[in-house]
Amino acid sequence: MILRPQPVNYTPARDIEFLPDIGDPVEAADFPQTVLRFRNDRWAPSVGLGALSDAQWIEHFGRFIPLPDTLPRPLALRYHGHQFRVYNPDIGDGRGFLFAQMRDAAGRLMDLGTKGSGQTPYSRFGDGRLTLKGGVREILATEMLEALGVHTSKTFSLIETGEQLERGDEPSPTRSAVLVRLSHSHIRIGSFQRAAALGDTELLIALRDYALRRLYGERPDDDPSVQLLGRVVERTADLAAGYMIAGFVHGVLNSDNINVTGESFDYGPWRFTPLWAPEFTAAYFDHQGLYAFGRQAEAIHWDVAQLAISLRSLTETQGLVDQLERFPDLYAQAMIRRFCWRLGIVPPERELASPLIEAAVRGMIADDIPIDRFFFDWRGGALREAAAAACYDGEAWSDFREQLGTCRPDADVAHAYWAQSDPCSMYIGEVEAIWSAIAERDDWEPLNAKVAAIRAMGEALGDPPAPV
Ligand SMILES: Nc1ncnc2c1ncn2[C@@H]1O[C@H](COP(=O)(O)OP(=O)(O)OP(=O)(O)O)[C@@H](O)[C@H]1O
Repeated sequence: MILRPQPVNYTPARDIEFLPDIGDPVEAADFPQTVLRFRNDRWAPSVGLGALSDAQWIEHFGRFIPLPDTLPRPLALRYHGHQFRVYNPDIGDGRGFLFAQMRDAAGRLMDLGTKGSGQTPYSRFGDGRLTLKGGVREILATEMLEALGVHTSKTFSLIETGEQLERGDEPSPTRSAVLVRLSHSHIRIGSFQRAAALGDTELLIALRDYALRRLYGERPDDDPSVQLLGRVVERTADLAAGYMIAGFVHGVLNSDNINVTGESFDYGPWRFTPLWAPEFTAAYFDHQGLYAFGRQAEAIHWDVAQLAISLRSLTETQGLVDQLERFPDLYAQAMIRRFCWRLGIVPPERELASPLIEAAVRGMIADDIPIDRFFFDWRGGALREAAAAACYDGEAWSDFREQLGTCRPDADVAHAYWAQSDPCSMYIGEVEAIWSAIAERDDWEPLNAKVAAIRAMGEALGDPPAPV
């Protein structure tokens, strides 16, 4: 897993063509305008695209002129999926497509996929477009999650496209944009569900082997379906823990939004919860709280079970069940690893780590301490600001202090970020303020300043722990 961008020469690929029946060739919309709003110069060199001029960038990521030697035409990918636990066979890339594939420094296959690039055979009643606000929100979510050590797709490009869109959840008409994301594959659990629902064994096997060989870089063993499920269980358990320790609520953990590489993507109604509130829900339409903060591991595990069900025709059920049953324990391990990483301590033995986390959570809940504040104040395993001590004098905190006393620090707190008075956070009020500056004054400075502040926090935190 690559956690920091490393420059490479441009190495195009088109491995997706090995998958039969995976997508439909489509055309991008012809937009009335293309104004470059964001280019990810941190990640562009990692796929050999850092040297593009802005004009070339717009040709490729606003006009979709193919990149040399990669896919000759965009492909709208086919998939099904459970949405809020209801099976939907009518989805697929309805406002996006796979645009290009290339290799990164580790030789991994990387995809450039779009959002808001026009209608496709899967648009149903949709206009195939993305709002500019939706694009700005996706920049903020991906930058923040990356800095907090979550394995996420990167927002590669955002180009404003000059159309007026009507949306029920934004004051309309609202501005339009096309986004390009850099991601380690776009194969979703829903891609497997579609193959299984169609009874297409050839496609199912091709998908499984593509995922193992080209995404995980592994040779299929004597039970490749179990092998793949095991990898997905490992990566998604880490993903679920990553969301919790970041205080992130994805909002729409449908099975078509779970990448088989375990890389987080699709940032719609997401929010960061200020407090450790298990019932905190991001999507206004999630009336039952199915994807609430504290239910995300359960939701992702359920989605992975749908992958197991999709693979059932290829192997014995018991091997798949055995892999699924590993999820809770892997999740618990990942919670420890990630909690200690963000706190800046060496993970202690599990018997010590679990009560430490429980005490911290009890304390945060009892005293309404924001998650970001807690990690910021205790970075390195000791309270860094004497002034903050009063916030941490409840009963849970005495347990926490006692357990923490046995832990070893593992953090460099020399970075200027740690001298700030407040942590970098991403709560809804600030997200709306950043958008208002753009909507009301076309002022992009608050967005750019926030991205810089987030990246500084990422630098200060350093590399996150790798999954198992
Ligand atoms: N404006 C739209 N026009 C056409 N299809 C849409 C539109 N908005 C959503 N869809 C489709 O509805 C389904 C669910 O949407 P969802 O918001 O989960 O995906 P998305 O954000 O469009 O894409 P991705 O999952 O790649 O991030 C997908 O098939 C998506 O393509």
